[in-house]
Amino acid sequence: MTASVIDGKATAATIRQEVARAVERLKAEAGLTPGLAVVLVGEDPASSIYVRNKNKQTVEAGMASFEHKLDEGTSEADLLALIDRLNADPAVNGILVQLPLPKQIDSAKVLAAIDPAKDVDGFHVVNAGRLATGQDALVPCTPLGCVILAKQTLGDLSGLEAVVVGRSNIVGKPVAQLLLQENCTVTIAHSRTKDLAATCRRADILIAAVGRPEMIKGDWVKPGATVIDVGINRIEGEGGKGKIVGDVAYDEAAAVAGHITPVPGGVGPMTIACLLRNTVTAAARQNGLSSPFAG
Ligand SMILES: Nc1nc2c(c(=O)[nH]1)N[C@@H](CN(C=O)c1ccc(C(=O)N[C@@H](CCC(=O)O)C(=O)O)cc1)CN2
Ligand SMILES: [Mg+2]
Repeated sequence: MTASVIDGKATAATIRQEVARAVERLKAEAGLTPGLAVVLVGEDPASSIYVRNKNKQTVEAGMASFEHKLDEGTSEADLLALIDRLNADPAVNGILVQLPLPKQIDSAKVLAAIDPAKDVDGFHVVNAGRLATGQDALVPCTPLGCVILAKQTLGDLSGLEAVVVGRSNIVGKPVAQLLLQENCTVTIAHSRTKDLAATCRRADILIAAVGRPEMIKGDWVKPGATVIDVGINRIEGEGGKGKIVGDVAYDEAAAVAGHITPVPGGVGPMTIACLLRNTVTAAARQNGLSSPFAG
């Protein structure tokens, strides 16, 4: 069997078009232009590219983009003061602090300072709690992207066995909550799971979010399964050139799976598309309207 490739780049482009149409309607019907503030501390090269892409795609979707670039040595107090100002600014509907932050700053403290109504990353404990209890929440972007791709590929997910490898607060746990909402039987596996290979082999939907290059092997995949790879690992390729690989050994897994996301071009592009979606949802809800997006 050779898996069919799930094209996250194409789906992300479709979502961005839906976002642009929703923005047009909000402008015409409610006189509202959603605004996103993105905060970058330091000059990490990958983070700088992600922030540049976020700003570009925000503007392309017809929204207002506010970019805040702070020095690597910025104090926690100064960052918290900026967040206070953004919380109070009515032109800002969404606030995102790019992670990782430099070591002098406590990320948990910073994420807790963001107004949950503007928390378009969905990392605030209020949004995590709302997601876990089935209330309207702002849902973390990468997990949302994974589940959109799974539903697009498989249709109704009800009753399927989903195995999530990785238990982080920003991917593993929220993606498990979303799959549970879709009526999957969900297992969260991690470094202490006794027989990880056998656990993965049970999965109709296998989500890899461990951050270890090519850790999940082809013989860990059930024939015909849908494999969604969240990993973005930079490794040395042939001739000393850098390349990006996922958490799944792609060629081996693609020989067994029914459907698989590539890296790059799978889950990655969905992250920013879902961020734009969340910004529109946040703007609508802050103005007493419901989210224009289904699901
Ligand atoms: N505050 C946040 N920080 C971080 C998040 C996040 O969701 N919120 N996620 C990642 C980085 N990230 C967005 O911020 C992100 C990662 C990857 C991609 C993407 O499009 N990846 C491409 C490959 C890009 C490349 O060549 O490097 C792909 O997979 O095709 C977009 C956004 C950590 N920080
Ligand atoms: Mg992410």
